[in-house]
Amino acid sequence: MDEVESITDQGEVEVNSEPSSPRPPSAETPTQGALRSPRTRRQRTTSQSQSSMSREPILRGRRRTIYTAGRPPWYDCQGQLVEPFVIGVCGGSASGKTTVARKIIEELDVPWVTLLSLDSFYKVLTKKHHEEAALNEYNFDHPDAFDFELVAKTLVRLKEGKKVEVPIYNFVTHSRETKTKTMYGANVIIFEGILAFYSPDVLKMLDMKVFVDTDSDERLVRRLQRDIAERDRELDGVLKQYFKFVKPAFDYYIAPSMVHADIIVPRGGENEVAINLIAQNVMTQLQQRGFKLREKLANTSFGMARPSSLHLLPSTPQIRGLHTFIRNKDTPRDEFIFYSKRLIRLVIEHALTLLPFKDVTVETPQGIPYEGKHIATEKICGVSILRAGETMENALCEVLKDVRIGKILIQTNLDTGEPELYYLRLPKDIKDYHIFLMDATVATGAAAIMAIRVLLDHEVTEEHISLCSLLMTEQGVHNIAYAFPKVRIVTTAVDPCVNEKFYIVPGIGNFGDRYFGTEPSDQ
Ligand SMILES: Nc1ncnc2c1ncn2[C@@H]1O[C@H](COP(=O)(O)OP(=O)(O)O)[C@@H](O)[C@H]1O
Ligand SMILES: Nc1ccn([C@@H]2O[C@H](COP(=O)(O)O)[C@@H](O)[C@H]2O)c(=O)n1
Repeated sequence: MDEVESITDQGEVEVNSEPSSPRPPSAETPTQGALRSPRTRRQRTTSQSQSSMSREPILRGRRRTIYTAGRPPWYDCQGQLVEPFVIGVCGGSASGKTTVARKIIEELDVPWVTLLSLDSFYKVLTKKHHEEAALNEYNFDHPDAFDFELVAKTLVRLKEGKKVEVPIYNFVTHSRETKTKTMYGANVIIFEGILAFYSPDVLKMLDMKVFVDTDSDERLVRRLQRDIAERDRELDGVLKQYFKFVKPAFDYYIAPSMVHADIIVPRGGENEVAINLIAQNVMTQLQQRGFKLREKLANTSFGMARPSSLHLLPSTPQIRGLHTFIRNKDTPRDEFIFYSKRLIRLVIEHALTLLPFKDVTVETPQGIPYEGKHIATEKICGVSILRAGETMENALCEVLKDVRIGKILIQTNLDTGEPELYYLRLPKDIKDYHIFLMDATVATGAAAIMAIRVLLDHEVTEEHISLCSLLMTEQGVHNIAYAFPKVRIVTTAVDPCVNEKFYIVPGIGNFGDRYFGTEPSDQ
């Protein structure tokens, strides 16, 4: 059973364990970039049939597109992580922390923001605590009620851009759900909770600390309304809990933690001036980090020898012959597919020769030993960068019996020009595999770098990645080798450059459109 991940509009990734069939589609089955975003390249029309990867995220209607479905780059040109900006939001229960956090996100209007709540880290209660009498005596407002160690670990991983499984807390049953929520680091992380400033380990990870200071009567009224409406509580119980635990904890732990705040927001979510100021400050910080990745990649001039990690197939008449067919704009589609498949097979076979082999001896039918070789690992996984990379899956499956196949959908946002990650399907134990990362063409290297970064974030070893492509550019090769020097790059040709639209020159045209016979896109 594979792990199935689909990036949602919440800037988070939901994981479910649907069985998936990593079956490579035929050339006649176009892969649909079916996940909607405002304006992205590589998207196909609804008339095309859906491939196994297409699961639509829900795009909730909002005033503006606050969260997009795609994750923009979270690393720089060197492939190194740009740390997310972490905002801590602290305040009494029902002070409006979540409301303030959501309004900051709305005001920021940047594409990838994660909201993490301290509530998710309530400790799991023992059976004894679950009995009604004990529950009434349980202090949910004391620091001991939270697993701060897990909070700190989670934030460390999010800051490293790694994925985390965050518990989902149920206030009705006072327990954790069995399902978890998968999250990634994002550009901005907002961490909110009544004791958000309590743990020194957590405190030092917060780049900006906001305290929501709402009048205590108002907090009590809101808490009453919320707990009765949403948390299945009764008036009497809420009041008892408030005076016994909530109020004392506020006075003893929460109010004093205001000293750590950089900004105090009186009245909570209705304080638009304060929210505006916070958003402006965060935007300045984000801009200083710079996000124009593809443009930077397209304009790099290396002027040096090709990297040793590049494994370029010799430019034999056979290879040039195949290129002649697929580069010719007048080649009919069936021939384009036929010659592409031959070229794909060659690049895959070549990439296989670069894997470690071990010595084996077999006996021939004549009873004579033969000193042979076997690939040293059985754990090989093909990962195709959709859509064009999917055309290479068949060849890999033909040469490696039972190979696993994963998929990554990356699309270009037409507004920002940046690659965005839309969809992942990777085996759960991907970190143990040698990866054949497949994309038919590589121009600036932006999509390939994003896909490699995803694999590394899933703890795949850099040396275990082979990027297989039919055609690359000099920039693409250098950009990838510069960012990830241990990744093997295997290709059949390297073209000199990209044009102002980031298309390969002289190139093949849009490989996916030509292969799948879809309407020419603007790529
Ligand atoms: N400015 C406000 N005016 C009225 N109700 C509010 C306001 N801010 C929040 N609420 C309501 O109060 C309750 C608690 O707000 P929430 O933002 O979830 O607080 P917290 O995260 O601090 O517990 C929610 O039901 C919310 O709808
Ligand atoms: N099982 C639980 C767990 C927590 N609480 C109360 O929730 C409050 C924190 O959540 P906010 O959204 O209000 O910040 C806290 O004051 C706990 O008393 C609960 O009632 N039951």
